[in-house]
Amino acid sequence: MENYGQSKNGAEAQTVLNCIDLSSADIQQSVSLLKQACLDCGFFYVVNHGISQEFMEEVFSQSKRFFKMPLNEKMKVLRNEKHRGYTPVLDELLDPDTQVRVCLIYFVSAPREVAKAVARIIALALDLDADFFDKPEMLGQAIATLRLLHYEGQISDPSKGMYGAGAHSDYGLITLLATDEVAGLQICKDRDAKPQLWEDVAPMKGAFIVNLGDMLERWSNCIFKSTLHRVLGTGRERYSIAFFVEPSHDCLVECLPTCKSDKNPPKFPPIKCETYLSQRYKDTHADLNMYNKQQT
Ligand SMILES: O=C(O)CCC(=O)C(=O)O
Ligand SMILES: [Fe+2]
Repeated sequence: MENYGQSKNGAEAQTVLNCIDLSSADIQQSVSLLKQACLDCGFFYVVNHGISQEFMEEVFSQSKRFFKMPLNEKMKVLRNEKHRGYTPVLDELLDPDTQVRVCLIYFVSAPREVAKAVARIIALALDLDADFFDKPEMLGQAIATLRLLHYEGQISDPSKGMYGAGAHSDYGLITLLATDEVAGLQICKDRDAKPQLWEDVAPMKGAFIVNLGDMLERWSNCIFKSTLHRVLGTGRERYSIAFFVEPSHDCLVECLPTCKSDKNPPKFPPIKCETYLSQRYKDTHADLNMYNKQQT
């Protein structure tokens, strides 16, 4: 992609992501597109995933209902020690009222199937058996976390450290992201570059934007990428829904057999998924006591 110079929102270019069509009969083409994306930046679109547009719109409208509730109502479902519930600032939710909850329970099981379908293509792209991640200790009993996000419409200013969501990589296996039509997501393919080059990822109606998490980067011995991303506010209110997928907590994340050789030995020791995740949560989440103190 050509560099057109720094744009107003701090992005230097628009990135073009590969698009994986889950209804395609040409599995070789899907594997090749996905592999190229995972080696390059770990971000791609997934279309024809089997979740209807109507249903996605319903989840978005329930999300809007929740965020429009007064703060004191939202604080009643404040995030608990298991990281479930409302998080002020980087809003996170579950469970505000029955209607929303019913909607979310359905939503959670549907993307889980999409994640498994994507994981089969990832396995093939890593020269593993297609069902490698289907094992019970892996995605057979996947842990799925849904995060409803609301950006209130401020304009970000990276030069002042103001963002919708600051630069981060996701730490699980994969993330499925549904967004409304408002732009804002950016990726940085080389986190060590100085200066960093941020590229816009365009929203795509009906698609999930899928990205690989740090756990998969570690599992693949850094062959597949977990890429830094952030959200910049453009002045327009924005809603998105992130669905984070992790293997069962007993799963041992150990360099994949096809990702190591004498010349390229494992870069990390094996680690239990649970140990890895709890460390990452601790590193990246504010202490809950902070909110409790503010409430009293
Ligand atoms: O809202 C978005 O577009 C991205 C959200 C995100 O990256 C996250 O929640 O990890
Ligand atoms: Fe993220």
